[in-house]
Amino acid sequence: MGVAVIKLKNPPVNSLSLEVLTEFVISLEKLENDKTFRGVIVTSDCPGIFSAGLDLTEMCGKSQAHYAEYWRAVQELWLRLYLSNLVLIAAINGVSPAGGCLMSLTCDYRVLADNPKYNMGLNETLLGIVAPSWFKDTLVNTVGHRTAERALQLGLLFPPAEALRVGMVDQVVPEDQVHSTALSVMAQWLAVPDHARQLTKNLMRKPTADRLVKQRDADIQYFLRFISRDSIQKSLRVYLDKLRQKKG
Ligand SMILES: CCCCCCCCC/C=C/C(=O)SCCNC(=O)CCNC(=O)[C@H](O)C(C)(C)COP(=O)(O)OP(=O)(O)OC[C@H]1O[C@@H](n2cnc3c(N)ncnc32)[C@H](O)[C@@H]1OP(=O)(O)O
Repeated sequence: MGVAVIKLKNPPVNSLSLEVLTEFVISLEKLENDKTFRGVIVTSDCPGIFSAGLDLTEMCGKSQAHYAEYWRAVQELWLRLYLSNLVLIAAINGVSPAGGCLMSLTCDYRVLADNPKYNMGLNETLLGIVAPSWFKDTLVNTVGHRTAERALQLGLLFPPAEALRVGMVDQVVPEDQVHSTALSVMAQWLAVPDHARQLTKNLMRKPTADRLVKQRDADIQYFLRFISRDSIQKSLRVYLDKLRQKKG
């Protein structure tokens, strides 16, 4: 039925490096242009991890030019996913903090594996950073203002039952049924004529996307100022060190 599967594979944690972002955009563009495909299932090839989110090493100790390039790539992937003409279904087979959660929120439907370790949410504040306005908008559009307000300020990561309760995901199923469920949901979405569904999706999402499109450069400048601050760089270094020491 013209369904592709994009399996993220950037071990160990599927962080969204500049390379991953760029390749993801290229793959999506190819699928958008290939009329044999009408839907995509987005999932992970890393056991237990959907995606650890943005690659913290891309935002730490690098040049201004690098930060700008990285942020433009983050914007680009979000815009492509959020406004995709394809039906996108996230088959979330692992933990998905921050950018990992955001990626799933850009999809049309989310199926999450029922494993208490598979937390998801926008936990930026716990890293001492701030989810940008378009991350916030994506969450608000999914779970509503009050839930988003609380989740964003507290940096909440929701286990599956909670994620389902607040509407962050649409279905929680046993781990071995995530893919088959995503496929049967896809059939339901593909039963709708493409042009009507696509125009409706656009109607729902374009105003949110336009807010970023109209101020992409300003958003990059804002990111540059924010990420270059000594205090922010320090927070990120401390957080990365904590992740690294956890193992030792
Ligand atoms: C415009 C307005 C202002 C804008 C202001 C700026 C806005 C930015 C918005 C940010 C969005 C984000 O997505 S920020 C990213 C948020 N992500 C997170 O908080 C997730 C952090 N990671 C984890 O919690 C865990 O790693 C988890 C994913 C659960 C997997 O746990 P595991 O025990 O399996 O693995 P770990 O041992 O922790 O990690 C394995 C290795 O991967 C590394 N690693 C883990 N997550 C990583 C990551 N996101 N980026 C890079 N590297 C990462 C660890 O350091 C380890 O490195 P080695 O020890 O060297 O092997």
